[in-house]
Amino acid sequence: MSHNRLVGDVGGTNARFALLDDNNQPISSSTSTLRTDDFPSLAAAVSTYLSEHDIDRVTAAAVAVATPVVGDVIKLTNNHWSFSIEETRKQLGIDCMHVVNDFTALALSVPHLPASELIKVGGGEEVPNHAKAIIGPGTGLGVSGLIPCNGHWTALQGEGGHVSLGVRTPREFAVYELLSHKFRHVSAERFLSGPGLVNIVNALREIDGMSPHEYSPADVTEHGLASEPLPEHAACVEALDIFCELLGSCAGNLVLTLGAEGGVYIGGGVVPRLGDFFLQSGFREQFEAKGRMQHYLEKVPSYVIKSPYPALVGAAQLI
Ligand SMILES: Nc1ncnc2c1ncn2[C@@H]1O[C@H](COP(=O)(O)OP(=O)(O)OP(=O)(O)O)[C@@H](O)[C@H]1O
Repeated sequence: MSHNRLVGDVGGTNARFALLDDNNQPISSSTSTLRTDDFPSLAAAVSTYLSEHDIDRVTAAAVAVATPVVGDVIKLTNNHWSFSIEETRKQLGIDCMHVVNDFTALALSVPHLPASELIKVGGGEEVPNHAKAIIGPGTGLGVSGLIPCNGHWTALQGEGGHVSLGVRTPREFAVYELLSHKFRHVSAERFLSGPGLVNIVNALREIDGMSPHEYSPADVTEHGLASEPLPEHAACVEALDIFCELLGSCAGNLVLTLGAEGGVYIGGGVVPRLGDFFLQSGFREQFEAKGRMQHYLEKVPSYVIKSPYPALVGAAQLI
């Protein structure tokens, strides 16, 4: 078994690495998660990872990054890392190094994920060899699409988390209006991400005459998912409802835009943490609620990805 190819997934907070086996699968015992804050650069984190695994060097690497990939210089959106792909490749002595957007890698993983790692939400059946939509709230909102092309899949590389969002109810409009005073552009990500949950809660509290509260995204889910939520945390429950419904609406928009009759796949760190709440939420109803196109969306299946490291599986498709 050769252990000389590396895959990575660099997010806002964590960098995950693994080595590939001969079948191009990440070796689970080789998977490590390092905190980006603990390292000055990608090269430093990779060097530490390799020395911890007693590896001198790898010949090939594919790294997924939570930022647009344009040209040679990569600047991570939600942490301090900035690097030249070519300099990093030379520094680490790698023959061939690929860097892609993390949701492009996630999209490439979708055909390789076992059914046991997908949770179906609502009805619909996948039409084989049709486009698939990928969306996922994490530190930001990642979006991609997987397009069939001459017997292969092509993954889109876009910035769909920054599109505008369609709000629907009076409460959503009120939250949107408050956020529009704070942000120049109230993108989908301002609602549909971990920090987005906090934006929604604090806007709801302000609308209801309450002071802001120092919630983290994890606090919002903890209070919102409590079996008997306390009245002072009522905004957390409402924020989770709004979050799920807007995610449904946004996912429906993406499916309509891509013609994604192959289904929509929900990744990122937030939704899997909502558990059954998400399955019972208004996600699916708002996903389908597209007027004359409801019949089209009813047939499109939606899945939550619960794989531990799907972007590593996707990055592996590149080498
Ligand atoms: N229990 C939780 N409920 C809701 N959100 C959470 C919870 N725990 C963490 N989060 C939020 O999830 C987001 C991280 O998601 P994800 O793991 O997809 O991010 P990433 O940017 O890809 O990678 P990284 O893990 O490096 O941040 C952060 O905003 C974090 O605050």
